[in-house]
Parts: sequence; C-alpha cells; structure tokens
Amino acid sequence: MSYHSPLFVALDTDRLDHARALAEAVRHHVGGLKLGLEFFAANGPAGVRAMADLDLPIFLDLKLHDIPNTVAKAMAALAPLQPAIVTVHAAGGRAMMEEAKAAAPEHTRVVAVTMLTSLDTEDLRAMGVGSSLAEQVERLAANARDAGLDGIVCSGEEVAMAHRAWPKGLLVVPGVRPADGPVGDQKRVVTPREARDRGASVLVVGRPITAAEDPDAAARAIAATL
Ligand SMILES: O=C(O)c1cc(=O)[nH]c(=O)n1[C@@H]1O[C@H](COP(=O)(O)O)[C@@H](O)[C@H]1O
Repeated sequence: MSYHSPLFVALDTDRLDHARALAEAVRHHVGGLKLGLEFFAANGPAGVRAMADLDLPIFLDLKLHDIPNTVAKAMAALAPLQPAIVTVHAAGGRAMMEEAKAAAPEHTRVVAVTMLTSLDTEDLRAMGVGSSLAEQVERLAANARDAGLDGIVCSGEEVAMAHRAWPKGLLVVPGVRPADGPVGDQKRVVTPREARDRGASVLVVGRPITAAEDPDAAARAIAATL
C-alpha cells in the first residue's frame, strides 16, 4: 500500500490547536501527518485521536527503544490508536524489533530508525563505532528486515543503498530540505526531489513547512517538486 503523496508533515508542536491548524492548512498537499515526541508528551493518546478526523494516515513517531517486553507492552498500549506507521530504534536489537512488530496492529507498519539524520561520522566515532554511516545503516536495515519489520528510517544519503538492499521496504527519509533552506540541527540532508529519486517511500518534512510564513504555500511548493 502506498500513500497518495510521499510527503508527510512533521507536526512538531506541543499545542494541539496549532497542530490542527497546520494540518488543516497543508492537508491537500501531504500524504500523512507525523506526530512525534513533543506532541505526544503534551497531548497523549487523546491528542492523537483529535487528529484522526482529518482523514490522513497518522505516523506516530515515538522511536521506541527499551527492553523487548517494555516495547511490546508500549506498542500494545498504542494499538487502539491504529496508527499507520510507528517508529522503533533499530539499536534496540532484533528481539525488541520482533516483539514490537508482533504487538502492533495488523495494518500498522513498524519501521526502525537506523542512524538519526542529526548525526555525522564524528558522532559515530564518539559512540565507538568504527564503520561508516552507510555501513552502519546497511547493517541496521538488514537487522530490521530480518526481524520482520516493514521498513526503516534513514537519511537521503543512504536511501539509494537501502532501496537496492530492500526494494519492498518502506523507506522513510527525514532531514529533507528544499535547496538552500536552513538545515538547523540536521547533518545529513537532501532535497525532497533527491530523496524521492533515490527511492524514498515517505519524505518527512517539518520546519520547512511548519515554520514557514505560509505553511500551505510551502507544502504546495515542496509537493510540486516531486
Ligand atoms: O524518525 C524520524 O522521523 C526522524 C528520524 C531521524 O533520523 N531524523 C529526524 O529528523 N526525524 C524526525 O523528522 C522530523 C524532521 O523535522 P525537520 O528537521 O523540522 O524537517 C522531526 O520530527 C524528527 O523527529
């Protein structure tokens, strides 16, 4: 199943009214709404339910990362929300990913975050990892696939490799910036068009839309490049 647009807007705000206003402004240009830690910490499951009537798939980006039992129970607690996509961290290991998938609703796609797009080679070295970012993403993607997950989150720099290795995987790419836009805290960045051409299934875009003076126009302009 694919979404009517690969462009998902990240509604990173703690205010439900702001998230709703943004979603209503951009709804015709996006294929789904991503709700993450900031939104969930402030608004919880009730906040997620309050976004459901916009009739767009909900991507619940909670990046679950704990022992397998805890993650499985958290996933089971999220099940009534019937999210289209949920994230876990691939670094949680194979058993954690298997149990997350087993506890998820049938139609929920569980995807594993590989290496955050806010990290670069220097950060990898500081963690004691000697391989390249691409090698590390490749390894974690293979673990996610072997654990029965539906896909991964990676940067646009690795997505072509991920697409070759896992053509049927749902490949989610954040760290997406229109050419010459401010990158903020992201370190591995590509344009929406580049991510798409390299095989991304879902493009996650937050601040380039949500911090724009006219979010509707910003989302329309990005969608037009796809
Ligand atoms: O899982 C994610 O969505 C994610 C993974 C990652 O490696 N990098 C990343 O930026 N994200 C999310 O993607 C969004 C990017 O937002 P902007 O940088 O504002 O476009 C945020 O909601 C992040 O939480």
